[in-house]
Amino acid sequence: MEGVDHLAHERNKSEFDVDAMKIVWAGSPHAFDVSDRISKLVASDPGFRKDNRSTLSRKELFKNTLRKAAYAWKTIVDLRLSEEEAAKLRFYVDEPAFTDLHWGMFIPAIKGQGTEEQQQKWLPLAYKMQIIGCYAQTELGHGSNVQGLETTATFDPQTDEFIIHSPTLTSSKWWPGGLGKVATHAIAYARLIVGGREHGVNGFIVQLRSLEDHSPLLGITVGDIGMKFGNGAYNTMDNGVLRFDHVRIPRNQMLMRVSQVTCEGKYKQSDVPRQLVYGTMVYVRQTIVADASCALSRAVCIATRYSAVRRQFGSQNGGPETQVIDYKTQQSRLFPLLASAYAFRFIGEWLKWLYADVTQRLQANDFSTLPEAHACTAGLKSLTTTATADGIEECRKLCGGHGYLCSSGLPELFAVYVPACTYEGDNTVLLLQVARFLMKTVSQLGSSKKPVGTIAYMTRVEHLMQCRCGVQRGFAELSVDLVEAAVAHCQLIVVSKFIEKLQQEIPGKGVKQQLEVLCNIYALFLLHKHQGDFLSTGCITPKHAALANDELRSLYSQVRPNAIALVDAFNYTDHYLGSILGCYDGNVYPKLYEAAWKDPLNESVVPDGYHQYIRPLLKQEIRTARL
Ligand SMILES: CCCCCCCCCCC/C=C/C(=O)SCCNC(=O)CCNC(=O)[C@H](O)C(C)(C)COP(=O)(O)OP(=O)(O)OC[C@H]1O[C@@H](n2cnc3c(N)ncnc32)[C@H](O)[C@@H]1OP(=O)(O)O
Ligand SMILES: Cc1cc2nc3c(=O)[nH]c(=O)nc-3n(C[C@H](O)[C@H](O)[C@H](O)COP(=O)(O)OP(=O)(O)OC[C@H]3O[C@@H](n4cnc5c(N)ncnc54)[C@H](O)[C@@H]3O)c2cc1C
Repeated sequence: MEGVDHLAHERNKSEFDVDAMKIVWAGSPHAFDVSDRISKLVASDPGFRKDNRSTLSRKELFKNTLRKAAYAWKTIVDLRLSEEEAAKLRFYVDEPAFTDLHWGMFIPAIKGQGTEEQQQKWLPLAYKMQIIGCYAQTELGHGSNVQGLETTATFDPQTDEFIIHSPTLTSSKWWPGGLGKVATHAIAYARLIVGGREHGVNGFIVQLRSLEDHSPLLGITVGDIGMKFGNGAYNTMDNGVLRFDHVRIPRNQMLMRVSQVTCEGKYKQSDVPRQLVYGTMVYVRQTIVADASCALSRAVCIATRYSAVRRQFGSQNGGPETQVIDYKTQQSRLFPLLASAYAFRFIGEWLKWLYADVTQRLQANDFSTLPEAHACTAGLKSLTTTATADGIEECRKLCGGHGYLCSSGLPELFAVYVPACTYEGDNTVLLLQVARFLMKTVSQLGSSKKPVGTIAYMTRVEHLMQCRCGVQRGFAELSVDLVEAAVAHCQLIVVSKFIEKLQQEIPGKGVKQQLEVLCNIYALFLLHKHQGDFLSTGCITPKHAALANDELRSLYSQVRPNAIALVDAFNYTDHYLGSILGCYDGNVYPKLYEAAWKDPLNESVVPDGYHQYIRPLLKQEIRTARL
């Protein structure tokens, strides 16, 4: 029945202060207030409805996204929302759109790689959305290998301009979000050529479309790259293709914080690492880690609530069947994902601090922690997105057949989320960067340069370097093992930061105790999953492995009465969850049944096509002798 909380009995079992946990999850009382207020604003405004997406064609879907983006901007302006509130509103609108790249990459690129003068010119236009930008780095032929990009930017000292050109088909820009139909400007990454000499890949601000009629400018060929995975999903985004035919831009539109070209045609490299050109990618990778905790927590919320509602088998003397959340196998699949959602939340908080710290150091020309920041953002982006994509799929399976319905919210969440394992750096390529960082650290052991921060533990492997054991084979030959070592390194960081979080003051009855249980589940689940490595390296004995397994089962029993409260703490509205299986009141079956009849296919009891195809089939005269 509507209005009845079918999960009240579960909520009454909670052993901790859920409101206090909501503050922990949000990060602070202020963050909770903003999040709570904006999520309810979006949920209550019919202009942001999203339950009709699966019935729209690509063009209708895209136009609807443009409408929503414009409506969101009008809401932001009319309500005079702060930057923080505006970001939260775009988050709860929950639809990939060109605005993600405008705010999430185009603006950060200008802030991170532009000079003060360039920031003063371009940022006010971007903040007022008088220009709409995208981040055009990837090409048809190259994405991972940035140094392999083919687009050229040739300096013409006669006119004090750069000539941006796509020399080959494979140099066509391909994938940039917002590029296909909306962006008026791009940060285009191209090989800088000055006086016939190449100076690596740099960023250039290029106008793509007229600000009068939105038509592509001379020399610009631009369009959408076509349908992507899933039906709705990421097809709300116009990932684009772009070719330059000798497009001329003023010299001052090369982002010049890292490298400069003077009007005389002199190339100058600032005394900053060339890799600062990659700074935007580092920034987005750390936001992607925070996004992972959001996506995984959404899936876990749906699967946990539905696991408490769903009953299957186990009826005694005509009594109710067993809640599937009480099966140990369901708990062993679900609760490690619940623990991971919290673990990723806290590692995301730490990574945001690390990124802010390295940014502050860079402003003081202190580059000492840049390698660690690169390794951490790359590795943790890889680890959390892989675990989250796999976790969303596991949550779908935890919901049985109904998990496969669009109305469960899980297929769409999976389809929108999985490219996170690829964009902003293919996850394997990024782990190889971590492996390179670890090997460089090992090679420096024994020198005066002592490992600190997240690699401080590596002093303990120093003896390996001294005995020079093992055959020195190439990095490439050992890359599979090195990638595994990189994952282990990142997992150690996640566990360490979860433990550090627990050493902080955490208010609220029973809140810290619940987080300790989740931290132990996260760590012991890893130990159980990789016990082969721990046993073969002598880190643990078989007895330890058995104890860990026993403790895991005990920890699952401790989580069980608190599971619904732990997902309530995410404070997601039913609108944001977009899931009948995950609705707050647990009133699943009536909602599933009602939703079915809203499908366009049920607009008529006799399907369109019956008379053309089915009736002739049924009424066929000729039947085979066997029938
Ligand atoms: C409202 C906010 C909403 C935000 C929402 C955003 C939503 C996102 C939606 C999705 C958008 C997607 C966008 C994209 O995908 S943009 C394109 C992303 N592309 C990539 O990530 C490319 C990956 N490839 C690379 O990064 C580089 O090619 C790679 C690092 C793999 C190799 O680079 P390179 O060949 O130049 O370098 P080397 O490997 O030779 O290393 C040389 C040294 O440089 C160090 N290094 C490398 N990268 C960095 C870095 N980023 N920062 C610092 N240092 C770096 C590397 O460690 C080497 O150092 P050593 O010589 O000391 O070993
Ligand atoms: C939804 C989506 C949105 C995107 N948005 C943008 C955007 O806004 N702007 C933008 O510029 N780009 C964007 N991209 C492009 C994205 O950044 C690239 O696709 C990504 O960096 C991966 O590069 P790639 O496609 O070249 O993969 P590849 O490198 O071709 O990967 C193919 C395979 O090769 C392997 N591989 C590659 N190199 C190595 C190596 N050295 N050693 C071992 N294995 C290797 C990879 O692990 C992978 O298994 C987007 C992509 C997607 C899917």
